Amino acid sequence: MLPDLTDLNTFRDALTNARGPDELAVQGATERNGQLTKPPGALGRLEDLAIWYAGWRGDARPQITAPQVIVFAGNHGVTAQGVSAFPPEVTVQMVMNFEHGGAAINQLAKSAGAKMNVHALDLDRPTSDFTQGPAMSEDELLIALRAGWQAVDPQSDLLVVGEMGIGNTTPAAAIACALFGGEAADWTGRGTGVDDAGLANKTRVVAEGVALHTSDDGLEILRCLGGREIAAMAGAIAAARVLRIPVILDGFICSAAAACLARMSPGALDHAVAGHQSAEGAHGAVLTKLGKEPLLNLGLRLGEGSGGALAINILKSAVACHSGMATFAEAGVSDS
Ligand SMILES: Cc1cc2ncn([C@H]3O[C@H](COP(=O)(O)O)[C@@H](O)[C@H]3O)c2cc1C
Ligand SMILES: O=C(O)c1cccnc1
Repeated sequence: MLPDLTDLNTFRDALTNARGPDELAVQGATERNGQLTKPPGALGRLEDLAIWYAGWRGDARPQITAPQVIVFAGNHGVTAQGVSAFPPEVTVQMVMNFEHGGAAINQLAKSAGAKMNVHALDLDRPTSDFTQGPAMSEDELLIALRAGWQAVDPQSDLLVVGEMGIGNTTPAAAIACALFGGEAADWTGRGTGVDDAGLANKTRVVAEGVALHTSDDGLEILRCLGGREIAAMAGAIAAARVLRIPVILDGFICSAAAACLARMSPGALDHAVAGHQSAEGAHGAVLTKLGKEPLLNLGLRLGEGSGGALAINILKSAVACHSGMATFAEAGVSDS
C-alpha cells in the first residue's frame, strides 16, 4: 500500500495523490449518529470526531483497538548557538529513558492502551546549524522522511507522533515563521525554559535562519530549517494519510512538522486532529493557521507525543459512544 520512498518526488506525489475519506462511511456514520439514544448534538464534538474517524477508517461503526505512538529523536547543530536551557546530551539520555519505560510518554501511551516505538535518528551526527547553511542535505532529508514513513504500522488504527531533540523548539519556530510570515519573535518561545536573555538570543537565531532560507515549498523549508526527528514526524504523518490512519497531533514541534505537509498539499492534514494546545507561546497561532481546534489545553509543554497520547482516550471515548450506543429503535426509547 505504501510506495517505497526512493526520492523526494515520490514523497510529494504520494502525499498529493492520497485519497480522501470514504464518503459512504461518513454518510453511514452520520445516519447512525442521528439514531443514537441522546438528544441531537448532545455529545458535542465527540459526534464530529466519531464521524470523522469513521470516514478515514472506511467503517460507519468503527472501533479503536490498535493505537500507535512513535517517538522520533534527533540532534540539532543549532544548539551551538545556546538556544536551549538543557545540553544536547539529554536527547540520547532521554532515548534510554524511553527505552526503559521511565518517561512521561511511556506512562501516557500505556494509559491510552497504545503501543509505543522509539526511533533515534543519527544522534551522534547533529544536523547543521541553520544559521550557517541548510540543516540537512536532500539525502539526509529523504532518509529522515523515510524513517518516519516506514515506522508507521499499517495495522494500527490511530497514530500519535512525538519527538525528543534538545533545541528543537528553535527549528519549529523557524519553520512556522518561514511558512506563515511575521516576525521571528511572534513564533519564538521559551521551550525548556530559557530566560529573557536566552529568548532574545533564540529569537535572533530564528530570524537569521529564516532570512537565510526563504522558500515557498514546505519540503524545502523542512530541509533547511527542520531536523531529522521533525522530518520523520512529517514522514509518518504523510504515511498515515496514504494508509488512511487517523492522526492526533501533539504540540508545537509536531505541528510545525505537520504544517510543512499542509503547505505541500492543502488536504494533507485532513486525517489529523490537534490533540492539545501546548503552553509554548506560538502553538495556538500555528493551530489557527492549520484550522485545527485543539481537544485539550492543559498547559503541557513537554512534547514526546504527550498531548497527542492524552487525547487518544477522548477519541476512543467518542468512537465507543458512536459504535456502542443503542439506537432509539433498539432501546425502545421514544425519539420525539
Ligand atoms: C529532560 C527533558 C525531557 C524532555 N522531553 C521532551 N522535551 C522537549 O524539550 C525539547 C525542546 O525544548 P528546547 O528547544 O528548549 O530544547 C525537546 O527535546 C522536546 O521534546 C524534553 C526536554 C528535557 C530537558
Ligand atoms: O509544544 C511542545 O511540543 C513543546 C514545548 C516545549 C518544549 N518541548 C515541546
